Amino acid sequence: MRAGIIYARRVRLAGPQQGDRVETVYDHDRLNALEAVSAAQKIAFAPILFQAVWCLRETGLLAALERHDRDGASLETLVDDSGLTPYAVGVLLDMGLSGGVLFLKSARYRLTRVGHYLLNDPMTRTNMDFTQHTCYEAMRHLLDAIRSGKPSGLQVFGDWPTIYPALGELPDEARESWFEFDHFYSDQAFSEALAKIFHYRPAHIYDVGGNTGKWALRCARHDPDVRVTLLDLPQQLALAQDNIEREGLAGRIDGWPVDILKAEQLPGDADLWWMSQFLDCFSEDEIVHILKLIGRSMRPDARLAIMELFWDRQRFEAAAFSLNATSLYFTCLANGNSRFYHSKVMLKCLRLAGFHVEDEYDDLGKGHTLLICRKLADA
Ligand SMILES: C[S@@+](CC[C@H](N)C(=O)[O-])C[C@H]1O[C@@H](n2cnc3c(N)ncnc32)[C@H](O)[C@@H]1O
Repeated sequence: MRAGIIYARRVRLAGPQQGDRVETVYDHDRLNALEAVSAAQKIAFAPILFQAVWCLRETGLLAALERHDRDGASLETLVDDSGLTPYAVGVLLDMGLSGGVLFLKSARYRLTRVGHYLLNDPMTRTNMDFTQHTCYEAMRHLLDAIRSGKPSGLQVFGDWPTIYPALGELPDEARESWFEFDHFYSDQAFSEALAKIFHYRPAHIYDVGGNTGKWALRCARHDPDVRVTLLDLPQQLALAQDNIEREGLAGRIDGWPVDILKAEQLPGDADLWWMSQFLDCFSEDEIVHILKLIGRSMRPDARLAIMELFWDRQRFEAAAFSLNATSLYFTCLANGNSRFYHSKVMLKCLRLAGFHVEDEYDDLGKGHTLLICRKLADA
């Protein structure tokens, strides 16, 4: 198990304090005054920079710059390549320079490494698409969401209490970006989690919050004998059903429609309960409530497997940054009261609900943690 530190580095202490201490990027003020005032301007204009980079990507200017990577491209070349006016190309390129996306040498523009990632890195593209299509307009309502505890930003799409029953009905780009974002992170972790989960030889898995059935399908393909039951809202199960039938696995994967916050009892046949990126959809009190409900329903010998993203368990600062930003999507759009938690919060909820952690794995996929839990005998 790793201590919960982000991007830690060991600092050698000189003088009378001999030895090492561990420093993380979040435990001190990192910038001098000039760096700080510069960073503050990046924040003050962040939405404008974001939209400018979006335009650089969508107009094909980033791609054109990549094509001309060897010698760089002049303004005229980029005007010709993009079909935009010199004015339009000029304002975007200037913002690209100030945003560190491009550099200009001998009147020729080239992509910086940041520009290359913005254009080609699947994770960056997925995050940008999600920010633009799902979150951007809604985030204007964050202050209201923070004050009210309600997902005030969701009103830009319609009138729902939370985003979950609305997922199938969001506008195309918002819906596709949401699923792409969700699956991008969980898919990679699924591959590594599969071996760990099947080490326990489950015969029947409950996939709580099973969404489109991706994990259930992976399990059913992995083990020809395993059965999987999806527990999710009825609207989600309808989406999952199509995928399961298309794969011809309806004989071993079924669904149990439930609003887990309203249920008083859950089915109790599974020997393994699986929850991936599920508990982050709920507040701390709701998590304890859900865990107690599962504890009451599950067989005493069953295991509970929780796969989550914890911001304190990340190896890279960019990952912690992304998770803390995504928490505000939960605040403003998803339900107003949930988030990606610090791992100690989840461990506290598990203790309060009468579970202990039997095994723990960090760094699955892009930074998921898998907790294998058992019910305490006296719970
Ligand atoms: C973020 S998705 C997780 C998807 C999937 N497990 C994964 O790892 O990619 C959360 C899932 O929880 C479901 N969900 C949210 N609130 C729920 C509730 N009150 N009862 C049952 N399911 C719920 C949603 O419908 C959605 O499928």
